[in-house]
Amino acid sequence: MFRSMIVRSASPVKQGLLRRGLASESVPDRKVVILGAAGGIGQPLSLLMKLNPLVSSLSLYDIANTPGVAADVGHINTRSQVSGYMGDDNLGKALEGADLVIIPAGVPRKPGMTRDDLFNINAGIVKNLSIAIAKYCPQALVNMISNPVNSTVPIAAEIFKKAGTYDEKKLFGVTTLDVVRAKTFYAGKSNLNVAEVNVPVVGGHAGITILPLFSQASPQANLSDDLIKALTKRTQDGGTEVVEAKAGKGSATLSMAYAGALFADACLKGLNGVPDVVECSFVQSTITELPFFASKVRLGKNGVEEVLDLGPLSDFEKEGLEALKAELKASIEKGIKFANQ
Ligand SMILES: NC(=O)C1=CN([C@@H]2O[C@H](COP(=O)(O)OP(=O)(O)OC[C@H]3O[C@@H](n4cnc5c(N)ncnc54)[C@H](O)[C@@H]3O)[C@@H](O)[C@H]2O)C=CC1
Ligand SMILES: O=C([O-])CC(=O)C(=O)O
Repeated sequence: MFRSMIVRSASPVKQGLLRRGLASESVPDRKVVILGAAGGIGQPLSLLMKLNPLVSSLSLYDIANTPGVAADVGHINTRSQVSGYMGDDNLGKALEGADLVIIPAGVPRKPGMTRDDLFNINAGIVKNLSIAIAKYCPQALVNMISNPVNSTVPIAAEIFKKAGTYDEKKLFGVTTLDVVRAKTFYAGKSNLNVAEVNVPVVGGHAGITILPLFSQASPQANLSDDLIKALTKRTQDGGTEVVEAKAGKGSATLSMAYAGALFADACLKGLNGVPDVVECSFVQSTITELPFFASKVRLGKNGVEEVLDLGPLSDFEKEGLEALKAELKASIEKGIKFANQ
């Protein structure tokens, strides 16, 4: 009775979806777009987003191979309707009506490269995709995965400013993989259940700009200073560890897809009004003198609801914070300069 009343009050399209169990009256419809959906991250991320019941429409875009990925993922019997788009001419259709756009489009590192070595190719890709986002879905939250994140986020911000669509609450650099790694490595050394471990990671997303705050880890395992130093270094070099293990076949894809799906889910929960959703992310910030900084962020109906303070740091973390600022500042400025030239 209750369900049939709900079905009659919905739009005709939604009525059909409700009858087929593909929509829910209590969970809002949300369109998620993945740009770079056929890549090493894009494919497992598409799978994970297809499994997320908060997504009603999953739009997959790439410059190549999207039809196969969309057909494959589209056969999974979960809520979202899947569409695949390929090539520049279809980018607008892919983006229209988006609530959340996730960007893993771009080239990955090979051994011996830094993330900044990707700048020359990925800056242009991110710039063009940002121009399209400003045009077709200026209200959407944007989750930037493409490296170097320390520069690609400022590039997107500048492009949105030029288009008059910039809302600092809606642009996020995805640093969740640093948090995922810090939790895994910390739990591994402390005999804790990894599912219960929390470790904030602040700063940026490259080398020493990645600063895990093990002094704020919960539960506290009271590890030695030497072990904390080693865990910090391993977290900072986590991406390089995977690049070297893959020996020329790219960088982290599976763990990144997992991390990207976690962060996207947190953004969707925030949009849907779930209270107290807090994740670390690289966002416009005033908690240091740098214009962008990764820290804990409270997510809400408009994106960033609050950028949380760093909290108390150990002396080792204070040193790490001072040491990262010059590199992070230079990467931010490089992105801003590129977008405005
Ligand atoms: N934020 C983070 O923590 C992490 C970031 N990354 C970064 O993510 C990016 C992607 O990595 P992978 O998926 O391994 O690379 P990949 O090369 O396997 O896939 C990239 C995909 O992007 C597509 N693409 C290229 N130009 C495009 C455009 N203009 N529009 C749409 N799609 C386009 C390609 O066709 C390809 O399918 C890299 O920049 C990598 O460094 C990787 C791991 C972690
Ligand atoms: O290391 C890379 O190039 C990819 C990346 O950002 C990560 O795995 O954290």
